[in-house]
Amino acid sequence: MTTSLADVASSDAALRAFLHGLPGVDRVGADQRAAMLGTRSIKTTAKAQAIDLAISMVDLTTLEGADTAGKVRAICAKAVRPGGGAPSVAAVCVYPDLVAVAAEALAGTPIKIASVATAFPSGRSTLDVKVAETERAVADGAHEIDMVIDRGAFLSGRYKKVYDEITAVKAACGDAHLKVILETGELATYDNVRRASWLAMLAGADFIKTSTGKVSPAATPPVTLIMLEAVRDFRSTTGRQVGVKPAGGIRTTKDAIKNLVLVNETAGDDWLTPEWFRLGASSLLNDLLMQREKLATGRYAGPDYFTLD
Ligand SMILES: O=C[C@H](O)COP(=O)(O)O
Repeated sequence: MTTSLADVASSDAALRAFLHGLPGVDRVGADQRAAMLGTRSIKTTAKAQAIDLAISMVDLTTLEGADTAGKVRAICAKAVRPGGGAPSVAAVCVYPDLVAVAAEALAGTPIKIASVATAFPSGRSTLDVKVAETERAVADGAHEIDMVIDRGAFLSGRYKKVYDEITAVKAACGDAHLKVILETGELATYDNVRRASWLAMLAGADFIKTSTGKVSPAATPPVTLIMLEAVRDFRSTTGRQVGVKPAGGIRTTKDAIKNLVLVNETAGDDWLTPEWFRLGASSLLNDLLMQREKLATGRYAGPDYFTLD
């Protein structure tokens, strides 16, 4: 059954009534369930498949003030051919001024270009600047925009402002997909993570993303679990599927596989594809490649064998 939620966004009061009417998150239960799922072991054959699936879901990210065109070209080359016959990654994720470099480097490949916009990572700018930054990144070749929400507005209950910013940036995206970063490390409670997930989805997010990678804690398993529950419940309420992107602090193959188990056990296998689940990470890919090599040959090739992330 699908339901229209159009009126929910008419005012702060209507949004507040809806978001605060969502069931509360049982904090202890969420922590325990995420920890329990994190201990699941998988067979060696399934592990090889899981590593390749995880590689295909990586948004290979560089978001440093010291980024250069050369570094972006290098990660684009690695995104297309990570090495050892591994599949290509889903996307590269860069600052807006480097989108054109990535677009040139990835022309003719299926790899998506994602760009952080809207005054990443703080989100502290005016809406017209955020919209202009989004439009420019899309014009330069971004297929996906990773925007941050206004956490100050969210935490002070100005939900309509957050909603309106998301809808304005979504409109500025045109055909590009919009990932909405909640920056869960600043949201204080799991209830707020659930509310922000619903708010972003109501406003038109194609994906909800945990974190910028600049705030700790970032993509913790319980937070990812709560967001996966939110997309599952949002689809059963509205009929629309929204993707999930944990990002920030995901560095090891173990972390990646824990995430895949969370997806499978929470949202289900409809989400177990790069179309609906991404892993935002700057340094995960090398570990996935090293573990892949180990499974195939019985030994580690060593980090020097792979180019640096
Ligand atoms: O969006 C992705 C994050 O910025 C990456 O964070 P990370 O450097 O901790 O992997």
